[in-house]
Amino acid sequence: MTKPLLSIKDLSCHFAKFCAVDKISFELMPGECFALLGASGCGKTTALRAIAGLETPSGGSIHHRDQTFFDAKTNLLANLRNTGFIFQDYAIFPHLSIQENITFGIKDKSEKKNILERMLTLLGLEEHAKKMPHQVSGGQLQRVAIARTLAIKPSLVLMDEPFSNLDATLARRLRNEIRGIFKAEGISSILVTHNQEEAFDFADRLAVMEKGQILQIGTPEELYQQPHTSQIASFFGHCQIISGKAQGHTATTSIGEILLQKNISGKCEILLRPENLRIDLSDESSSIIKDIRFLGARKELTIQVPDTQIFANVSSRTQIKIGDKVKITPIEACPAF
Ligand SMILES: Nc1ncnc2c1ncn2[C@@H]1O[C@H](COP(=O)(O)OP(=O)(O)OP(=O)(O)O)[C@@H](O)[C@H]1O
Repeated sequence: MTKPLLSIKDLSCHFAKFCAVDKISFELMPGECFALLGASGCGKTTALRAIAGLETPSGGSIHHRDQTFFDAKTNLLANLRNTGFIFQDYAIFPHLSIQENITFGIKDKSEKKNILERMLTLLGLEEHAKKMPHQVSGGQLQRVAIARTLAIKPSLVLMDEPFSNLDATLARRLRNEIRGIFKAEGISSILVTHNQEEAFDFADRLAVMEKGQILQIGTPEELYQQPHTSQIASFFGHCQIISGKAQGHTATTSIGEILLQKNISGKCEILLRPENLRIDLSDESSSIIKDIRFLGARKELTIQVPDTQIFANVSSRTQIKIGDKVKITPIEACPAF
């Protein structure tokens, strides 16, 4: 079995009495792209800084392969952790040229020329090598920051909101390029972000954080399809909840019987994702179309059901009009809490 590259166990960080990171645990596999996702202030940057050695944890442990980064007895210096860090503000030295920035951390001077050439090619920076930082764009500066990080051959790269200063199209392109490079080079990475789409796009697995704690870890698909709580569901896509009474794998609700992912009993909340709903015209139903938005490939319907309003998607070819009565049937079993 492959051993994890990084093992984090019960990691905590305090600022005086305030607990910013509260006993988080996760493992990172070699070559894995991982993300810490959560709202501002949930502790993701502090966790990342603790892994890098820039913040001293108050408890727990961090192991990197057979090396201890941190535990009750050890606190390895940041520069001995073979870890690259990419910040939101690039942290480029303004007085050094692009190529000097890229080669800054390379210890073996005989390797400098080869690594520089490789990095310039890998990140498409060949024509900018001799320029100064103020002579290139924000996207190019971020590439320089990435090249400088990769030049020291880290086994792990930590990134704190590295794309948030770039426009959406450039951010997506750079994100995909970086992911491609990490995968090709076998580099493990942790991306800190508050942007769900970014986390889904980049990460093989991600951890959802709130108030210093990890609420759930999983692949993007697992977190979207099988969130453990309605709070986690609300991080991802459209989250609409109806109440029901469950018995086993079925719940009775205002729109009829609904199949549930898990076996529960009693009062429950059921998550209905718009794309998981089949909509059929039905005169006997008490669910009524209130609004229709044409969005090209699909139409988004607003449906009034007895206890709330629900959004559902249908193909834009579906013939349907405001006031129609419809039956709503989940296509697959629904998460319930
Ligand atoms: N040096 C510090 N001293 C005191 N409190 C701090 C310090 N650094 C962070 N905090 C607090 O710890 C909590 C977590 O901060 P952190 O920066 O890790 O959150 P975050 O999830 O990365 O947020 P953001 O996305 O806004 O950067 C916040 O409440 C913050 O105010």
